[in-house]
Amino acid sequence: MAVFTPLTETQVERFLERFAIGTLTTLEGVPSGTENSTFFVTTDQGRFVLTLFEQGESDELPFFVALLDYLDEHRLPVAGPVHDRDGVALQELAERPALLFPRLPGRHPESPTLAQCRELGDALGRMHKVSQRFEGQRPNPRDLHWLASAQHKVMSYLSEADQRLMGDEIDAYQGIFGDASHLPQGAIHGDLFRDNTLFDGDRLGGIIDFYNGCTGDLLFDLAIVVNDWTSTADGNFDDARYTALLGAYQARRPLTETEQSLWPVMLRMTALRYWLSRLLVVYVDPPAHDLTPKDPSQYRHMLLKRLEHGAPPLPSASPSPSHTL
Ligand SMILES: Nc1ncnc2c1ncn2[C@@H]1O[C@H](COP(=O)(O)OP(=O)(O)OP(=O)(O)O)[C@@H](O)[C@H]1O
Ligand SMILES: N[C@@H](CCO)C(=O)O
Repeated sequence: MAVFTPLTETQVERFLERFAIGTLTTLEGVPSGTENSTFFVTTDQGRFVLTLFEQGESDELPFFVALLDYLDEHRLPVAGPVHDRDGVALQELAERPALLFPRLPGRHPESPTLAQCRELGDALGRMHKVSQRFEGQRPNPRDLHWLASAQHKVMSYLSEADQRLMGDEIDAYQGIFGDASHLPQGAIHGDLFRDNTLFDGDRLGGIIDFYNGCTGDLLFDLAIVVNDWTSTADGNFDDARYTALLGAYQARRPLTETEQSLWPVMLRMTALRYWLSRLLVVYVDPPAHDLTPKDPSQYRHMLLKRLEHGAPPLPSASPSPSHTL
C-alpha cells in the first residue's frame, strides 16, 4: 500500500539512463511506508531504493539531500542519495520529485537487543557530534511553538482531564524552555523510531527516512529515540536498554549539565509531541490511504508514566565495542 504512483519498467529503465548504475533487472513496489511511493530497483550493478515524493514538501527536499550528503560524507550509517552523471541527486519522475538511494541491508528491529541499542546510541552520538557543524537550516517543525499552536486543533476531541493534562504540560514546557534555546543545536533526524533503521543482526545497516530532518535541540532527537527504543509495552523504561543506548551515546557526546537537568522534561515533551501528532492524524487530517493510524493513547500513557516516575539516572559513558571513529 505504499505505492501511490505506480511506475512501469519502461519508465524506470529510462530514468536509470541518467545514472551510471547499470540497467534494470527487477522493479518491485514496497508495501510499507505511509507517505511516499517506494520501489526496490535492482540493476545488473546493485540494489537501490527509488522514492517518489507524494506530499507537498518539495521545497524542503534540497535541505534533506544536503543533510544526507553531509552525513554520508562523514561516514555516518545513512543511505546517501545517488547522484546522476551530472552530479545531481534530486530528480523528477512521473511528475513527482524523485530520489534514488542505495538499498541498505537488514530489517527493522521490533524488540531491540542490547547490542542494537548500543549500536544505535553510538551512531546517534556520532551523528550529533558532526551535525553541529552542518550549515543548512530548517527550523524544527514539531518544536514547542508547534505544540502550543497545534494543541488547539485536538482539544475538542479530548476529555476534560486530557485537555488539562495537555494544556498544563505545554504551559510547563514554555516556562522551562522559554523563548531562546540554550541547548546544544544541530541537524537532527526528528523521527528516529525503530522502523526508520535497518539492522543486519546486531549490525546497524543504516538510518532511513530523514524527511522530518531539521535543525534544533539535539536533546529533542535523543529523547524521541529513547522513548521509542527503550520503553516497554506499558510505557515504563526497560532499564537495560536505557543504559545500553544512553551509555553508548554519551561515549560519543556527553550531555551538558543543562541537558542533564532538562532530560526528564524533554522526555515528557517528546512523548506529548507524538500524542499530539497522532491525534491530529486520527481526528483532524486523516491520510487518504486505508492504513491504520498509530495509536495516540500509547504516547499519552507514556507521558503519564514519565510524569509519575521521572527518568532513571543517566548512565555514564560506556563505549560500544564496535567503535569505528
Ligand atoms: N535505503 C533503504 N534501504 C532499504 N530499505 C529501504 C530504504 N529506504 C526505504 N526502505 C524500505 O522502504 C520502506 C518505506 O520507506 P520510507 O520509510 O522512506 O517510506 P515512507 O512512506 O516515508 O514511510 P513512513 O514515513 O511511514 O516511515 C521502509 O520501511 C523500508 O522497509
Ligand atoms: N514515527 C511516527 C510516524 C511517522 O512520522 C509515529 O510513530 O507516530
